[in-house]
Amino acid sequence: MTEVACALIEHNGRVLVAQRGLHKSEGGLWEFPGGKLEPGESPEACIVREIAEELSLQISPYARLAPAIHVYPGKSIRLIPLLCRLHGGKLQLHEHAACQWLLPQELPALAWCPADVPIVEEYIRMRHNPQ
Ligand SMILES: Nc1nc2c([nH]c(=O)n2[C@H]2C[C@H](O)[C@@H](COP(=O)(O)OP(=O)(O)OP(=O)(O)O)O2)c(=O)[nH]1
Repeated sequence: MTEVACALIEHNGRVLVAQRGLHKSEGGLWEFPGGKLEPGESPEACIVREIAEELSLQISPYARLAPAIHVYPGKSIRLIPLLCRLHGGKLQLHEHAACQWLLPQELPALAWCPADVPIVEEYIRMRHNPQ
């Protein structure tokens, strides 16, 4: 099982979503940006590294949502979502085809990577029923 961390980066009530590069696996589908954990790496360390590499943003993860396990043809992933605060940087796309800042209620309209669907649902529930 491949462990993947993904970031739900919030800013001004919106969350950052990114479109996978067209020639990658799940190309053209939308995701929460992130990537695979390196051996011995925590999800928190992984997501800080990946978001700096892919988007030139500085973030700090502060909570985890429920991981989603998904079986793709030929591979299984465990996708670990992390709620993150944005600290700085100037957004640049080094790997993605596009990105946008969306309100929670705008998320369901996107063509998501299948593994993300339960995460989107949990996030919308959480933001509609804040603690
Ligand atoms: N970063 C990220 N990856 C996701 C999400 N949802 C989802 O199914 N994935 C999948 C796509 C990839 O198979 C894997 C993450 O791989 P990656 O982005 O680090 O690297 P990659 O495209 O080079 O991986 P590969 O599948 O081509 O081997 O997890 C998501 O929300 N964020």
